[in-house]
Amino acid sequence: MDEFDLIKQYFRRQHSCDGVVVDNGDDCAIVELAASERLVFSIDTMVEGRHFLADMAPQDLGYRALATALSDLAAMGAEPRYFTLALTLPAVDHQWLAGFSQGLFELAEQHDMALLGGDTTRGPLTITIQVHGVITDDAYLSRAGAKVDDIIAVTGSIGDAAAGLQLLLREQEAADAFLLSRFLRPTARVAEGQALLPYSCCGIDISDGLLADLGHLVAASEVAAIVDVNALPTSKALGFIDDVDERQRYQLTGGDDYELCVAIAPDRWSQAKAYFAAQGWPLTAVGRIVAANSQADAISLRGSDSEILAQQTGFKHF
Ligand SMILES: Nc1ncnc2c1ncn2[C@@H]1O[C@H](COP(=O)(O)OP(=O)(O)O)[C@@H](O)[C@H]1O
Ligand SMILES: Cc1ncc(C[n+]2csc(CCOP(=O)(O)OP(=O)(O)O)c2C)c(N)n1
Ligand SMILES: [Mg+2]
Repeated sequence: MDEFDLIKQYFRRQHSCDGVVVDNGDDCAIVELAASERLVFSIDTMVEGRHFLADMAPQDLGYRALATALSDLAAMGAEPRYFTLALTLPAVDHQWLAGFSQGLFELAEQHDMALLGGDTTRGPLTITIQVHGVITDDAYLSRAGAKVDDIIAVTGSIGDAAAGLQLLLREQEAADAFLLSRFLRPTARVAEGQALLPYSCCGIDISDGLLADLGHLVAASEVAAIVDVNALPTSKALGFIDDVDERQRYQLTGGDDYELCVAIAPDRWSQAKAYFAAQGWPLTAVGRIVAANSQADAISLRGSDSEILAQQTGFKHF
């Protein structure tokens, strides 16, 4: 099977996405946008051994690759539309390709996203996905725009994925299924990101860890933050970890959660909280934005006596 047959068999799918002028299969894809729409796009790569373990099930890998890329659209409050896929494979393995494309399209269909193109090459397993979405007019969340006194809020729970990865690395037999699934199949908070638009203009997704990603948000907003470690949203499964330092390390520096962290003005907070509660979506206040002070850390922690935590940032490639 050559690469063109491979693409046809696994990656060319019927879709019902509106606005596609030229679909997958030409030199480029072309899509139409309405006058009020703005294109929002972002690209992310996943490399074996660095983002995922070599024995990861291909279904989970396909799902996870799209979820982590999609999370950046969620973090802007954008509506997902299309994606492209650059796949580097060591060999043609039909079982692997069937599983990978199944997981990939399972998530794509949940969000009505169409795969409009890509690239297929031979080499060490590497998955790159570019996602395209839209915002209407100028409603979006950016890393800049947090103001002093804003409440810092986090969706879902954090620390689960890092704990899940540790379980995989330790190859524990009776590993907690919830923690594993938080690492293997993260949820991009797409609906939550869009729902936050009336209440916030400032947010980021937590890929590298709360301290690191909130650090990007406060730097872009030219402010600082205080985080209450005891307020961090903690799943029941993570709560079973007795070692408080270990748990807090996962929550503050672990990464891989793909929850959203947003800044919300105090006078909008109760409305935002009520809206999320009505949807059954957790949204937890974890701290406050304060003025930047060149003498102090950009993020200070309350409720933790562990100094190591404050010094550790999130995941860094270099
Ligand atoms: N090789 C690159 N060339 C140009 N811009 C890049 C490159 N790598 C990262 N960026 C940009 O730098 C910023 C930070 O990247 P990253 O940490 O990967 O963001 P995210 O966590 O949202 O994926 C983003 O705006 C991204 O588009
Ligand atoms: C095998 C393995 N080891 C370690 C990690 C932890 N890890 C790797 S990359 C990463 C951060 C997210 O990846 P990055 O490429 O920085 O994504 P971006 O910030 O661009 O969204 C984390 C927490 C992992 N996911 N898998
Ligand atoms: Mg990135």
